[in-house]
This record gives sequence, structure tokens and C-alpha cells, in this order.
Amino acid sequence: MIKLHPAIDNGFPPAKPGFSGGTLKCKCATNPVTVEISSQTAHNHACGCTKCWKPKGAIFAQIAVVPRDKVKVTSGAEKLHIVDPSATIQRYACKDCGTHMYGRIENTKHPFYGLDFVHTELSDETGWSPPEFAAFVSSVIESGVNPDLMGEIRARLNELGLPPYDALSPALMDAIATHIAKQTGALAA
Ligand SMILES: N[C@@H](CCC(=O)N[C@@H](CS)C(=O)NCC(=O)O)C(=O)O
Ligand SMILES: [Zn+2]
Ligand SMILES: [Zn+2]
Repeated sequence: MIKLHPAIDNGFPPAKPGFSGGTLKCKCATNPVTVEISSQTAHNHACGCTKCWKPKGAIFAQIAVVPRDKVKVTSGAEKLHIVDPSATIQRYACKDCGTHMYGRIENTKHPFYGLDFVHTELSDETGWSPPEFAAFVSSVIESGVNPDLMGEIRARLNELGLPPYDALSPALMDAIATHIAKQTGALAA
């Protein structure tokens, strides 16, 4: 069976009621970067784009959002660098092991401004919100996945209960479009 992501391949537990966060840790054996998340996550999903961090050998990333004021670097801040300062999402990665610790949007007009992007599998705690869908599925080809495998990949995602989309989910695409329509005046703010 095709492997997509270690936290997804064997199924995933539901969110724990009342769960309120945990600590993300990079892959460095000594002096790891740690990031405290003081909230449950939302919109967790698999992402197939080339920019999101994936564990070694994984085809997809697993990524969720959390309010930016709930994200705090608690150690190793000096090891963090922004992977691509020109990207919409400023991804803060460990210089030593390459793990992305959080992604932040600084453009206050962006529909997702105020939310940071995190990979909850970097935490030992269980109870995080589980993945709900798969985004940017066709983009895995850009990472070198054989296009002939796309049928199998989409079938497996469906089997796992993660509807595959080639952008974001319809709910998130609608939320983005609504935000833009209110900015342009096409819809009342
Ligand atoms: N096909 C492109 C898609 C990249 C993309 O648009 N990624 C989405 C999902 S993470 C995004 O919002 N990117 C904004 C950014 O990376 O700053 C790729 O795989 O590189
Ligand atoms: Zn590291
Ligand atoms: Zn992505």
C-alpha cells in the first residue's frame, strides 16, 4: 500500500475533548528548537505542495493552523531561519535539521492573517485535531512523484477519509473568496 505520511498511513485518533496544546520539537538530538502551542489546532490536513515540510520519505506534509498568539518559541530560537522570505507563508525552520517549526503570514490583508501553520506530529502529546482533507494533491508530482501513481494516491486518501483536492478544500476556498470579495466591495463587509 502506498505510504503518504507516517502520522496518516495507519489512521489517526479523533481530537481529545478539552485538548489545549503541546510542545513541538525539531529533529536535532541535542539543543532542539522547541515551540509551545497553547491551543488546539484547526483545519488539519495533508498538503502535497513542494513548500510544506515533510518527514523523510513522506509524499505529503501534515499541517494545521493555530492563532499566532498561541505560538511561542521556547528554546533554540537562534537556530531558526526563514526558508523563503518572499513566500506568503514565512516558514521558520531549524538551520541544523531542516524541520519547519511554524509558518507565519505577515500580510495583514491575507485571508489567513492571524493564523500560524504547524506540524503537530512534532509533538509527543496526543489529542490534536486530526487531518480532515488533502490539499494540493496534484502538486506532489512537482516533488517527483510519478504521475501514474495519482489514481492510487487519491484512492488511498479517500479510503483514509481525506477527500483529495488540488487546491484547498471547498470550505477554505469559499472562506478565501468571501474575504477577498469583502475587501474588493463585491460583497458587503
Ligand atoms: N504547486 C505549488 C503550490 C504551492 C502552494 O500554493 N502552496 C500553498 C499551500 S501551503 C500555499 O498556500 N502556499 C503559500 C506559500 O507557500 O507561501 C507547489 O507545489 O509548490
Ligand atoms: Zn533541529
Ligand atoms: Zn503546502
